[in-house]
Amino acid sequence: MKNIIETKQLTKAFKHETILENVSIHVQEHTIYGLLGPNGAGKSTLLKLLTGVFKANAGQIYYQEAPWQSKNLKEIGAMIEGPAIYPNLTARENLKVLATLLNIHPDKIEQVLQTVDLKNTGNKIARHFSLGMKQRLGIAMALLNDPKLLILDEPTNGLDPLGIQELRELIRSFPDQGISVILSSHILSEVQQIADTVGILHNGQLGYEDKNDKQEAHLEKLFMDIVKREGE
Ligand SMILES: Nc1ncnc2c1ncn2[C@@H]1O[C@H](COP(=O)(O)OP(=O)(O)OP(=O)(O)O)[C@@H](O)[C@H]1O
Repeated sequence: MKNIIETKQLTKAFKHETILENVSIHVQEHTIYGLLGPNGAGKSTLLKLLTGVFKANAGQIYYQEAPWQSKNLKEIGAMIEGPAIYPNLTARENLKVLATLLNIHPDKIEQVLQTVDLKNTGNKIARHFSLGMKQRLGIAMALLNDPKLLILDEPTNGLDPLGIQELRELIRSFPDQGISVILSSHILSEVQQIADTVGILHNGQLGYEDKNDKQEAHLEKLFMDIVKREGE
């Protein structure tokens, strides 16, 4: 299977602090890649490199097996550090603003509202949405440009169990629609339940990357081994 995106020895430093060091991840097409790591591991920084927000100090990013270019962003949807929504607008209005900015046909708005199950929110403004609804609106915004790759930073953060389950089902439906997903989380069980491949990031280094064998105990041991290794 082809990689939709991969990094080779990616390194990022802010001033003199190295945040990511020689990180090589491989995200296969039509799969979900779970980027697992404790707080401060560098997950958001890595996702920002993949979306061109930050530039790497060293290493390369390949999108569909060619060096990453900013034009690839047309095929990438992202929600990093929470959904960028206007709180006083409805779901439909939020999407309309973005569709106008990106020159996207208005028909697409109804389609993404349907996908994230926000079609019936009518005149309710986003300020009054539950956290789960806000996350789903953020995902709808990321889907507006018909991405081949969806990048979601801690999408289930702060959600209750029902919200988490709804979002998990939504995200799990994407590979069958031809959308590859990278999601980050610091919650092991989340990644274990959703991802096809798991990458474990700790202190800016990728300590592990492999198929998710779906056994929580196995992943937990790996995670603890990698996180503890540092302190020895
Ligand atoms: N713009 C920046 N300038 C300086 N340091 C930064 C910047 N962005 C992130 N960092 C530092 O990089 C480190 C990794 O942060 P990052 O947000 O990537 O981690 P994370 O794994 O996403 O953590 P969390 O789960 O807490 O969101 C932190 O020490 C953070 O302070």
